[in-house]
Amino acid sequence: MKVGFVGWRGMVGSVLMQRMQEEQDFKHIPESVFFTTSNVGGTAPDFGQTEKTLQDANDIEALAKMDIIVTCQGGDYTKAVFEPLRTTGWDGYWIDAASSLRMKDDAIIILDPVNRDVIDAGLQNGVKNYIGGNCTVSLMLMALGGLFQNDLVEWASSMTYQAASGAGAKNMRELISGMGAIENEVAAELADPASAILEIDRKVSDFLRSDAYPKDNFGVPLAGSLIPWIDADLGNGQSKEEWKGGVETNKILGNSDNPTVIDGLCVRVGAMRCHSQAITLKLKKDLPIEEIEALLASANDWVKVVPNEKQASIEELTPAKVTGTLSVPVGRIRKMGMGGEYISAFTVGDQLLWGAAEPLRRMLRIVLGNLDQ
Ligand SMILES: NC(=O)C1=CN([C@@H]2O[C@H](COP(=O)(O)OP(=O)(O)OC[C@H]3O[C@@H](n4cnc5c(N)ncnc54)[C@H](OP(=O)(O)O)[C@@H]3O)[C@@H](O)[C@H]2O)C=CC1
Ligand SMILES: N[C@@H](CC(=O)OP(=O)(O)O)C(=O)O
Repeated sequence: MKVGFVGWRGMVGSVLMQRMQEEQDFKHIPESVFFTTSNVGGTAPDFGQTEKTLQDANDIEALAKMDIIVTCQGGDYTKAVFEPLRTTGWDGYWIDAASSLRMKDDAIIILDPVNRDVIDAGLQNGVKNYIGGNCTVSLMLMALGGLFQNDLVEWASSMTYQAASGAGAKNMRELISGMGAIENEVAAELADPASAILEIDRKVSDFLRSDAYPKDNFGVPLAGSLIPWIDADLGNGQSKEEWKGGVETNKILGNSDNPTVIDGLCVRVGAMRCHSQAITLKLKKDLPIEEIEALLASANDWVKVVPNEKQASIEELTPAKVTGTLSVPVGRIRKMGMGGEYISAFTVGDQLLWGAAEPLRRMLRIVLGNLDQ
């Protein structure tokens, strides 16, 4: 059994490797092979495997020797390699972080704590393509699985606060550069407690609008501002990120024939790697809040219901608290003024863990047949 890894040194790939080491996944892999698009023949990372040299990620013959390929290399790579590889008759498992294949009929979107039944049915039916979901979608379902999996949601609207990491490593750097540059601009005034706040604000505002603000990657300021559009413009007023919210959620849940309406606005904010979402749900029943909380809390091992109180919310329901962890807190749960079936919720999750690497890691273990983590 050979498992090929492509994209292992990128941001998502590095988080995947880190998690695989923590969970000792490499012990369950008879033979790992590492691929590269930029350093063929270079030294592979050492996870105890026999093949120590990096293989060519664009060499279809080399890829075809794998039983399983796990890729975090990105959508362009998938588009370039997947079809030629399948055309050779390659029948291995393809586990991918990129969005390119998600909505294909012969692919399953993987989030096993939520759709293990869909995954198991796929495995039984010979499906070979298993694709990680959009980070915002996966994180919403990890948080609200208890309602979605029990078919209690009539519709949902998610307003997101998405981190810089979703746009890539360079964008994370740019966010910090923006923060530093703003501070730098008014450092003298900040050091003087007697300086006028409106003068500080004016200088910061002028800087945000100036060419000196670092914005090569986002194109507009993020630190000190926000960006109310993520991913492509679909031309109908909706962003592609917003479209994914509906179609991917329903596909993950196996509901594509009878979809639940899920829509909202996706917004980039100055968080590093945690996406947050404020969600309005219309439930099919007017359930007591305690029952809703109990359903949410029991849905999986990572969701954590935070009491709808000020101190618990500001301490537990933030990117600062959640970053780097697998915990998916959900709170601010209350009945809204519109009526008993209308519920609010707020959730936060690390978009590189449950939003990207963790579903892939777990799918690999499922395919290897020994998931116990
Ligand atoms: N970022 C995110 O939040 C999410 C991303 N994804 C998917 O995962 C894909 C990969 O994303 P991401 O990990 O952010 O991409 P990265 O840009 O971090 O990595 C992609 C590849 O770039 C190459 N690379 C070039 N320079 C460097 C460098 N200095 N350090 C590390 N790698 C480098 C590596 O390939 P090589 O070793 O061959 O040179 C690497 O595998 C995305 O395209 C997307 O499809 C999915 C969910 C969330
Ligand atoms: N678009 C997401 C990140 C991402 O990679 O999404 P997808 O895997 O659906 O392309 C964000 O910017 O936060």
